[in-house]
Amino acid sequence: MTRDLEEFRIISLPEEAFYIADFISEREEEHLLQKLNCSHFYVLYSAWRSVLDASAPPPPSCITISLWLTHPQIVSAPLPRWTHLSHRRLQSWPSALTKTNTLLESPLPPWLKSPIVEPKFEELGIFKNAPHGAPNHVLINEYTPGQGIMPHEDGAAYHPLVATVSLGSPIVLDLYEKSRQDEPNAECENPTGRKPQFRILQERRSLLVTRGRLYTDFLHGIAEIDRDEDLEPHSICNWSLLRGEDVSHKNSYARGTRTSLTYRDVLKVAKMGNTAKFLGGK
Ligand SMILES: O=C(O)CCC(=O)C(=O)O
Ligand SMILES: [Fe+2]
Repeated sequence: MTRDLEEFRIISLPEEAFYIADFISEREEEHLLQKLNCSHFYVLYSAWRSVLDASAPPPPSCITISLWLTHPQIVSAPLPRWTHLSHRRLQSWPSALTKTNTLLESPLPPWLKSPIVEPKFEELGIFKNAPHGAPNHVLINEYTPGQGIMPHEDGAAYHPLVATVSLGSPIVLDLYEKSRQDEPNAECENPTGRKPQFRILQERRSLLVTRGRLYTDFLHGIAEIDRDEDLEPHSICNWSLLRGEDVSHKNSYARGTRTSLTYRDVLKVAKMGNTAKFLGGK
């Protein structure tokens, strides 16, 4: 079945943003949260691929099991997958970009692809006009109450499109127009001293797609607070598209731990054979 992204457009925003409540099911959310905190087997799989070649099949489970028996420290070692930043934790899949904003070609792990990319993004044609026709990179952020991310732009490393799946708890994303950056504003609400121009409430299990001018001409950020307040139709621009459970009859909620999966298309991709060049070699 193909669905039309147009029905989910946030009409009060400049081009372009779309919001889909209940994009994934409760079971899918639970599975993703569990995978995020237990990725041992994918590390084995990646190691297997790089030792052999990129087209090698994943290791048969008997090899994984025998490795577990002979080298339990490798299989069950805690993985350095989360990078701890001062105001959030971060995972980069399949890896972080190089200093030249290049992605070393490697597939996304199956649990990040299915069912989000295949079939859900495909049905909506979300990445159909992106250079690689599909996301090739996912940044995963985790925020506990009181944590956030300073207003920023995602920059030229990516095609100007981000598709964000939210897990765990709702959170408000603030948008600021870059060209109005120097305007004085008496009502300072964040460290940059500006009040957001638009606020998008992202419920758990929802999808938010931002692209085009909204990507290039706006900064986005999440305030470092433990309650999101002033939740009303006039202040939340995707109000009519919300599922509403977290905000109905309330003007605020206490934040819980919220995780975002941000799917992107990195423009520069290095094939494995050229890896040395992109890592800084001649
Ligand atoms: O968590 C979010 O929704 C935003 C994350 C973000 O802006 C980023 O990773 O660049
Ligand atoms: Fe961002």
